Amino acid sequence: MTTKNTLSSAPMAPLLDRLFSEASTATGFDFSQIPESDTTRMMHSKTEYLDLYGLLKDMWLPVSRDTGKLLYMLTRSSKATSVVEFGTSFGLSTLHLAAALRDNGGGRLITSEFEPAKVAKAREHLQEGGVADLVEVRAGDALQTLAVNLPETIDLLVLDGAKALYDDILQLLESRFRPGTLIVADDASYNQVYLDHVRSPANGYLSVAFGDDVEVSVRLG
Ligand SMILES: C[S@@+](CC[C@H](N)C(=O)[O-])C[C@H]1O[C@@H](n2cnc3c(N)ncnc32)[C@H](O)[C@@H]1O
Repeated sequence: MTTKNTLSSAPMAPLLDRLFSEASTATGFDFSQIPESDTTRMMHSKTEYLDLYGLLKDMWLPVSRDTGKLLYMLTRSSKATSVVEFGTSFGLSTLHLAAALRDNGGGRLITSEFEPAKVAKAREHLQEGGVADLVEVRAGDALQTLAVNLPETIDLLVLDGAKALYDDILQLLESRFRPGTLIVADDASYNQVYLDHVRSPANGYLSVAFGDDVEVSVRLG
């Protein structure tokens, strides 16, 4: 039997090794230059996220290697063909999702990023990974770019952009969820409103935290 595993084969596997290594040595804004209270405030603010991510524009901020594998596994096991992502950066999570779509037999991934240099790099990496045909990288603020031209149904949503907007992005997309839609939110602990929403069965979700950085939720009905 031939097993399709785009993630573990060339060109994807060596590309991911190289990119995770580059990400770990990338330098960017030194947060010790500003008081910790400013960083905390910006992480929780619904208006200062442009300033925060402007400071972080050279940082890759990728999901962990394990979270990347989890994204691949969830996309495969749910046989997702319609995936949306908030927060592309240099495209590391996107590459995992697209690899899974390829192995699912195809599909469509819409991902969103407002830093133009990151959009260009992510597109380059998707090309290099041989999955660019499956991915639409939408340039601009996700509050606008994910408000239009979306598929009827979303099988899987990844939240990894400005933490303070997780509840807004969820609200924007919620009507397109079906029973079984998965939502994976990285570092969701910065947004208690989001966590309260997905952890309340009355809102139609079952949700659980994995490790200290990932919240996985499923739409029940
Ligand atoms: C944590 S990084 C994403 C990392 C990426 N998922 C990966 O694994 O490589 C968050 C990214 O979201 C982008 N971002 C934050 N808020 C955004 C918004 N409102 N619209 C579009 N992009 C946003 C930032 O510029 C940043 O590159």
